[in-house]
Amino acid sequence: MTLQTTKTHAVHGGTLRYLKHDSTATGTPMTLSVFTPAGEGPFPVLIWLSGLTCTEDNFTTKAGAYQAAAEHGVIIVAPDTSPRGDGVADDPAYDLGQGAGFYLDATQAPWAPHFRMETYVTGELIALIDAEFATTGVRSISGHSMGGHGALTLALNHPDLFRSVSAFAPICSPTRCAWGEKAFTAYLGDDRAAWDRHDAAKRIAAGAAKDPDGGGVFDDILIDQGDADSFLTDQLKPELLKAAADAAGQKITLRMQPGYDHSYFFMASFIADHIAFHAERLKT
Ligand SMILES: N[C@@H](CCC(=O)N[C@@H](CS)C(=O)NCC(=O)O)C(=O)O
Repeated sequence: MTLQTTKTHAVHGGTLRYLKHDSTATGTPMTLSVFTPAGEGPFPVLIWLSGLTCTEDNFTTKAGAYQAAAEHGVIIVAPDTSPRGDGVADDPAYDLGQGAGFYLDATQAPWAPHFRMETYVTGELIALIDAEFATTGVRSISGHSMGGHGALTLALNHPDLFRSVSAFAPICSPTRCAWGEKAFTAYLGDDRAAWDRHDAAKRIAAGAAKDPDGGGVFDDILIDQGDADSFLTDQLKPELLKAAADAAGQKITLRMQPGYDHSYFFMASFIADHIAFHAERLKT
């Protein structure tokens, strides 16, 4: 599981590395980028999960995240969105298969052998980053669209691993939109009972955001959503997440951003707010 550096760039006084390694979770090579601020550290970590069709490169080159990460002293880790390769199952559509891992462990053929992104991110990736970089051992998670769904569901299902969670234009209830229904049918099968664990709105409705003492596991969840996003009404449905959170007593700051679409121009406009949100919680 040793990391191999394929490219290195200086950026905002820190270092950006593109890396690859042989993953035991997916049984394939996996690629990622890691930004480390200037200095010895140790630094807390923000994991970023990207959306449909993305590799680690989209966020790395388009989000403009590293000035704020350097200022706050935060490592940013951006993994690829799925296993890839000739021996890995795929589908010609952009919303299934390679580039569309949905951050879950598939149980169905032909996906189950390699599509194990929940185990990859929550187990192997975190262990690898803590072993190979000067981290404080605390981390937060954020992401966009399918990656926003990933950030929310991984945080809700593994609250001990993450200090805080935020998302841009997340797929808030994949069991109730076409992207999610298609992917979950393929990866998890027809039994919808197995789907709910991977639906952020349903997890919050079921009490996943509450700790055993009745308080919130997360003091707040920051969501930015552009109101000119072409996927807003049919796929993203933030109103379902907000309604579930309000009913469950989980604070969510849902910011509807006027005029913004689904692109990385939207992320670039608000990523500094998200890094500040996480940095405040990562340093306490
Ligand atoms: N290709 C799809 C949309 C895919 C898409 O918008 N992907 C988003 C995440 S859901 C993205 O980040 N794309 C890569 C990029 O903008 O760099 C379509 O045309 O409907």
